[in-house]
Amino acid sequence: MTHEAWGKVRETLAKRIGKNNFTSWIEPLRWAGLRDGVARFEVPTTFFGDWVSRNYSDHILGLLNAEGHAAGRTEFFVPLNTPAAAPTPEKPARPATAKATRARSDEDLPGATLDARFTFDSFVVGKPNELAHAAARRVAEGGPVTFNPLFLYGGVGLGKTHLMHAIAHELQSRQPQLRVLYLSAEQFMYRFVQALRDKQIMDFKELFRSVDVLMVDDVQFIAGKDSTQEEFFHTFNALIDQNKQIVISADRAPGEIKDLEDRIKSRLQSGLVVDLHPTDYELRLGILQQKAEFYRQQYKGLAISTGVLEFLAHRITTNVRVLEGALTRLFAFASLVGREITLELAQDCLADILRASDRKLTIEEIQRKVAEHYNIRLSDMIGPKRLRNIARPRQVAMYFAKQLTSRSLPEIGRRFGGRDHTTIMHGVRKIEELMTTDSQLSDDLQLLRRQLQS
Ligand SMILES: Nc1ncnc2c1ncn2[C@@H]1O[C@H](COP(=O)(O)OP(=O)(O)OP(=O)(O)O)[C@@H](O)[C@H]1O
Repeated sequence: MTHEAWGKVRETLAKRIGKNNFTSWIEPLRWAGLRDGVARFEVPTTFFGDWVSRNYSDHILGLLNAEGHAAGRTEFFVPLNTPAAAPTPEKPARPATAKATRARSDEDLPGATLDARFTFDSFVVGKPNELAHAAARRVAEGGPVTFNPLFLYGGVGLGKTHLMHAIAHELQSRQPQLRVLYLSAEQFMYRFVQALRDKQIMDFKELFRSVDVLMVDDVQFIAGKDSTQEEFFHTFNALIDQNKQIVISADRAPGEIKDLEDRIKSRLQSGLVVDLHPTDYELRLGILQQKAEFYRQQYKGLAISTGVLEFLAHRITTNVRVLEGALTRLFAFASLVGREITLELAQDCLADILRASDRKLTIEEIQRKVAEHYNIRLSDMIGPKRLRNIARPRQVAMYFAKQLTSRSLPEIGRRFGGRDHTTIMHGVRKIEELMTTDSQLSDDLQLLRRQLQS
């Protein structure tokens, strides 16, 4: 592949990821050729390469393939004789071009780049995140400050950063004069340590107190780091006193962050605390549909059926990042080998992700869920009652135990009050038979399956 082709990919990337990100991360890459499906790039530092690999590899691969260049992997390397060494712990390498969140005259704002893709438009709303989304929207309207701070928390990859960037984008487009500063708690610490070292702590304080909106991502990072916490506390108070909006995110609720000073915990709890719940099936499917549409355009019509999307939504329950990664890989792979995206291809190409996502569902969980659904007692699952309204749910639980766990029939029998394996087999067959004729049962099974697999 020639430099020109890479040039085209770069152009598309520039439009897609925004100017700041492009300047920071893509411009410094030097194209080193494509061989045996590996796209190679020279990078200034190992840190830089790792970052680009983690954040833009899929993007780059997708575009290369869409341009007709079969690339399955990227490789980033620091050329020999380049003095730029890997970052040392005292001085973490920050790309020199990482800029403020705003283009205006805020070259002095030490923020992180915003991802152009993380907007409200691209955020899919479902039950697990509707409250967080509504709160983020409210803050993004930029009206009078009603809750301060807004504290968003939730597990890995559930959309905290996405929502924070969306707030920043929205505020900047509504009120370009606002000084909006988004950065990670790690960057906050880094800046603070740097200011201490360079004896510029007054500048640091002034700078952070001069913003209109401060957004700090992954605040749990400063736990246990005493002087950074102290400084954070003062910055926080100064801004709250001036009625400036603060948005904070963390991987857990304020009260649960270990080694965080109590006074900070209580400050963080003083506004609105909302959590992003783990995704449910519907939300995962919604996200997949949205991303699939994007890829369909990227890959010029390469289609993916609803069945495959449903399969992925059922099976990949860990987090949205993994879900997205799976879809990206699937499209890149299908286009690379020139095949349609079928269920088989998905199972093949995503075997490792599917294995890792296999949640260890226990027979007890199945029994509990099924008992709840049919409103019978858990003890009836293992008891001797033969009444239809007890026996049928018990068979449903046996069916799921066989379908959704790797337990053998005798093992399942033992968990159902020491029943024989032939009884289990009979139960499973009965349900398989009935589900084709009894639509109520078939609906029940569908609903239960979703609940058990989400
Ligand atoms: N509801 C959603 N709609 C669309 N995309 C989503 C949604 N939730 C998460 N994502 C996507 O999932 C990926 C991970 O989300 P994000 O980085 O915001 O997670 P996070 O909660 O900040 O995780 P971490 O704690 O690891 O930083 C992003 O690419 C984001 O766009």
